Parts: sequence; C-alpha cells; structure tokens
Amino acid sequence: MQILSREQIQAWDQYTIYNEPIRSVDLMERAATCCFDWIRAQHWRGHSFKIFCGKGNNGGDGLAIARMLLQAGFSTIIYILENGRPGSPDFQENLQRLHEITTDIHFIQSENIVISITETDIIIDALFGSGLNKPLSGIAALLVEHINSAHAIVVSIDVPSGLFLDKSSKGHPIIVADHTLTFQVYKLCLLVQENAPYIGRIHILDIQLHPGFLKDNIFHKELTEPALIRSIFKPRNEFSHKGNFGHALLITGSYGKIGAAVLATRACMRSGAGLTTVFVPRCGYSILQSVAPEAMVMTDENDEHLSSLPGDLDKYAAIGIGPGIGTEEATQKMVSFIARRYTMPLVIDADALNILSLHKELLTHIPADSILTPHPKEFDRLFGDHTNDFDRLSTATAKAAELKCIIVLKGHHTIIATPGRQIFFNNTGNAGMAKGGSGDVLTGILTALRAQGYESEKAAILGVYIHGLAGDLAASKLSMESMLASDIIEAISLAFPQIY
Ligand SMILES: NC(=O)C1=CN([C@@H]2O[C@H](COP(=O)(O)OP(=O)(O)OC[C@H]3O[C@@H](n4cnc5c(N)ncnc54)[C@H](OP(=O)(O)O)[C@@H]3O)[C@@H](O)[C@H]2O)[C@H](O)CC1
Ligand SMILES: [K+]
Repeated sequence: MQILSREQIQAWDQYTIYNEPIRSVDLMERAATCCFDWIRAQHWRGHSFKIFCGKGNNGGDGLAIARMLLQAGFSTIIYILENGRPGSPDFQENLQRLHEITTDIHFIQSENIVISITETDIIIDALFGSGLNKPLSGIAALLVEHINSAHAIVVSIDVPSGLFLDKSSKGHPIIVADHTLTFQVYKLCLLVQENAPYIGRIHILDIQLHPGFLKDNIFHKELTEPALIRSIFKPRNEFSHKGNFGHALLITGSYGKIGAAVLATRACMRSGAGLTTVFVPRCGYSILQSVAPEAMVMTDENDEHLSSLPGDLDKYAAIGIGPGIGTEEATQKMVSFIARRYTMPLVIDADALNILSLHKELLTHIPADSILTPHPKEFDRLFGDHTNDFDRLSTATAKAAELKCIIVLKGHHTIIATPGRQIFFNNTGNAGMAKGGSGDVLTGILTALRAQGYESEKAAILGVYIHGLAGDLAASKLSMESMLASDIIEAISLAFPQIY
C-alpha cells in the first residue's frame, strides 16, 4: 500500500472528483457512509454519540456521520467549533441537511467549555483532518484537552485532530484516539513511533478513490504487504542442494555476549542458509558447538573478544557482523579492516554500528548495498541527534542514497530506506519483540537471505517482514510479555509457510 503525502491525498481527491466523475459532496457522503458502517458494526447501541466538528471538510464528514447516526436512531449531539467563518461548501451543505432533521447542534465559541462527557459517550472527532496547517491553539486546544481528559471512547475521522500528516506534531495539542478511521491509505503520521500515543487502532476505509491516480503517479513510500513479500520470495527448487543456498558467515560475540552469537547463528540456520559458519572469541566455542550443532564454529585467537580476521572472507556468500562483539580496541581494528577492504555487501548491526559511530570516516568505505540495522539510538549515534521521527526518516532517506546502502531503522513499523530513496514501512511485529536479542535474530535472518542470493534491498524487505511475522506468531502462542528472542527463531519455521 502506497503512503501518500498531504498534497498527494488532496490531489487524489480532486483526480477522483474529475475522473470518476463525482461531486465533492457525494465523495464526502461516500466517506461518511464508510465511517457510519464501521461505527454501526461496533454494536455501540445504548451509547450516546457526541460529534465534534470543525468547519472544513473533516467537519463536513462529521456532520454527515451525525445525520446517518440520527437517521438510524442513535442518540447524537453535534458540537461545531466556531471560527467566525462560513465553513467549506461541503460543510455548509451537510449542515443544511442536518438542520432538516435535528436542532441539537451547538456552537463552541467560548473558552469556558462546559460540555459534559461521560464514560458511556462515544466521541467522534471530526475537528481537523488533512487540512491542519498550524498547531491547535486557543479554544481548539482547550477543546482537545477537554475531550482527552474525559474517559469516553474516541473515534477520530481520518486522523486524530491536531496531527500533521507529514511532519512532527511533538508537544502540540492532539486528540488521543482509541480508533482512527482513515481514508483509503495510511498517512505518514499514522506510522511513526512518536505518534503511537494518539492514534489508537487504525482502520483503513476504502472510499473508492479512483485507482487511475496510483497508476499515473510515482510514490516513494509504501507499506510492505503480503503481495509485495510474495513477489520477492523465491520458493526452493526441488533439485537444489546445500550449495545453492550459500555459505553465511556471522562475526559475533564477546565474553558475556555469546548469547548474541547463538541467536544470530540459529536464526540464520532457521532462515535457509545452506551453510552457516560463526566466528567467535574462544570462550564461545563449546557453547556454539553444543547449542548450534549444525553450524561450523571458528574461533579468534583471543579468549574474550574478536581481534583478528576469520580467514578468507571471499569464500562466503554473505557476512553478518556485529551482534555482541563489543567495542574493544582490537575489535574496532577488525571491523575497520573489513569495512575498508571487503567489497561485497555486509549486514552490519549492533556493536559494529557503534564502532562505525566511533570512526565515522569508515561510513564512506562500507561496501555498496550493505544493510545497516540500527535502532533509533544507534541511528542517532551514527548520523547525529534527531528530535523527532520525521527528521530521522529524512536522514535515513538521504544517508541510504549517499552511502548507497540499505538502512533498516528498527521500531514498531521498522523502516527500510533504499539507495533509490524508496522507503518501506514494515507492517508485522509487536511490542513483545522489544527485548534483548530480537536484533540479533534479525541479523541472522538477513545474513541467511543474502547468502541465498537475495539482493540486499529485497533481503531487507523480506527479512524484516519474516522477523516481524515470526514475532507475531510467537506472541500469539506465548504472549507479548513472555515471548523471548529464541521463540522468534522457533516461529520462523511457521512464518515462511505463510508467505508461500
Ligand atoms: N481525500 C480524501 O480522502 C477525502 C477527504 N475528506 C475529508 O476532508 C478532510 C480535509 O478537509 P479540509 O477542508 O482540506 O481540511 P480540514 O477539515 O482538516 O481543515 C479545515 C480548515 O481548518 C483550518 N485550520 C487548519 N489548521 C488550523 C488550526 N490549527 N486552527 C484553526 N483552524 C485551522 C484551515 O483553514 P484556514 O483558512 O484557517 O487556514 C483548514 O482549511 C480530510 O481529512 C477528510 O476528513 C472528504 O470528505 C472525503 C475525501
Ligand atoms: K479528525
């Protein structure tokens, strides 16, 4: 699913009105009908609805929804945030239609907001949508505060009012929704971590905007969906042998962090690598040999950390480096040597990323098409501090292009930024994966996919998806609270069949 900017969504609206063709107010009716159908399906009979409307088209949607609720017999009161202007033409048309069936319409024009909201009320937030052009202030901000301080269920239309579609709204007054009914496609503001407290559960309503618009335009952001994943996934040929699936090398572990090596190794083997070799300090030898008997183990001459190279790097189809390696001086030298000399793409994670942050000059040397997998803190260490997720996303886009590598920025919707400035938002995974070891598992999966011949961009999209899907399967069986990174590895086996 494409993710459109505010301008693109407005253009799509106009394209539909012109090409379908359909009158603007009829398109609003279609959008409101979708919202009404969704609301009716919630079985909220017995509750009263309080509909808060602005005077733009988001408010127009709210008025149309109010009319439909009243006509269906729901107790409904309408509140309009007055701004002294007549309102958009479609707002005015819907106000007129509403006046024909109710007088229970109130205008909010004073800072003294005395509307009582009880726990059995359902709030429909149709104050502002994609037309928001400045932070809410004055009466609008007080109204948002009033709604947020009540304990009613809040359903936001299109976006929670106060959220900018494409830029940070940090620190501004914003409606805290339980449900967001958004039209046609995801908006960027509904995908970034910093807005998680506001958006509740997202429901995409198909209001049948004209499909021609998607064919006629190029978009740079999309949500990874099963169809895309299936188009990337390469089923195994019946006649294949282990040599067809590549030899993966994992450079991992230090004293006290051999677990990271174990997790990456087991995830790599579970994700289809033909052969897996793991390079660890000597203290990791017996551990790896016992918990991962299918892997080959090579050890460094050092007992506790990595200080040398694991022999001939060119014989491996893919190399993953970083989980648990620490940042000892000798390890820094080893990472630096590999970054400068190796020419095939690497999967670079965790302490290898921290080492790159300590020697930023190395960034320009990392092999083209390498996959970097930072979480936000590692990302900021690499590329500088960011105060919000939108800026971080812009930097990820720019750096992926500049360094010609794939940046996998981990989060609720992990972001995959490609050298071609394309951004993919992953849509699998859950909060149960926010635990030590999950990242090591991802490194193993990505290294395995690279070893099997997937190009880096495809390996990143597919690997992040499978990692999240395995996490979802583990959570459904074991709960988000108690699932472990090892459980994600076990669930990889169940995740693959879901994309066949
Ligand atoms: N494309 C679709 O999918 C459809 C969308 N619909 C709905 O339409 C809204 C967008 O409607 P729009 O009228 O463009 O915008 P809003 O309703 O969000 O805002 C209206 C006006 O409010 C003013 N504004 C903006 N920010 C503030 C603020 N901070 N404080 C006060 N007022 C503000 C602004 O006017 P100004 O003249 O004051 O600048 C806005 O123009 C979309 O979200 C959907 O809900 C259609 O119904 C169906 C198709
Ligand atoms: K809204």
